Amino acid sequence: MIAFTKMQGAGNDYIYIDNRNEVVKNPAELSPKISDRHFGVGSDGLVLICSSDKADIRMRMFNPDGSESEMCGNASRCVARFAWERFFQKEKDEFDLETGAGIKHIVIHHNGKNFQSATIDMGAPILEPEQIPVAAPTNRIRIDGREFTCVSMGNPHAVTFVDSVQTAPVLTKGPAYEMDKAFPRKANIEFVEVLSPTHAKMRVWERGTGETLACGTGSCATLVACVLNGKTEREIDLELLGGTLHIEWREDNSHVMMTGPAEFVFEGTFDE
Ligand SMILES: N[C@H](CCC[C@H](N)C(=O)O)C(=O)O
Repeated sequence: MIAFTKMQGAGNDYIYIDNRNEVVKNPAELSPKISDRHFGVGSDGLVLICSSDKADIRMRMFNPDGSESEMCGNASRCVARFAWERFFQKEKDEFDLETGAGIKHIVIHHNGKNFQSATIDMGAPILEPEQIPVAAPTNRIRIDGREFTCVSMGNPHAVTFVDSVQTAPVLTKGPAYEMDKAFPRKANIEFVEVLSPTHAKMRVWERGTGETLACGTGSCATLVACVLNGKTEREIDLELLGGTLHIEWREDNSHVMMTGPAEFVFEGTFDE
């Protein structure tokens, strides 16, 4: 039996396991089983909270297809809250998180007792095609006549602008775009509707997962694509199906700052 905590950030739900004692031996095998919404607990994937020799804590994130992602924005806020409450007893509200995309600095906003939100310094976006990676001369590509701006936030994203997220072909085209030959490591696909220079809506088709209610790294990639295409200012509220994230692309150091919620849902044990 494995003890787990279910958490969600803007409706992007993962199963969190305290893996400091390496209770999970094969996460690529466990993720599809535990994430299954009928035969398992049900989630958008599995997140292991591990000890780190480079930062205060480390996280690893697995999609429901068993693949590991370099980074996950919504999970980083949930891991931040988990650590703030359970490892640091609410006494340390700034710390560093090691991820597959480097070390991220976290700030917890609270009133001394209650968690309010977390801000993660997501670092600078990667725009060089071979590093995203995208098999093209620039990070602007066309698939099927549709334009995409490709951005890596540690993991690969392709952002496309639509008139309405409601009618965007997330479910019908998302799977083919994710697997397109332009993306050697596949990609997360964001469909974005700009409402004003400081407000947009986004729906996401996630690599290895399908449509989710929110994607933190995808939200950061979305703001970068908005700015590069002259669609918004450098700070926006981004409305997702499961909530709103506040994203800022700083001018001084080019880092993207993501602020949003992180909630506990329930605890349990899973029979492997
Ligand atoms: N939902 C996550 C991203 C998961 C990305 C994963 N689907 C990938 O393969 O890169 C987020 O909040 O950033």
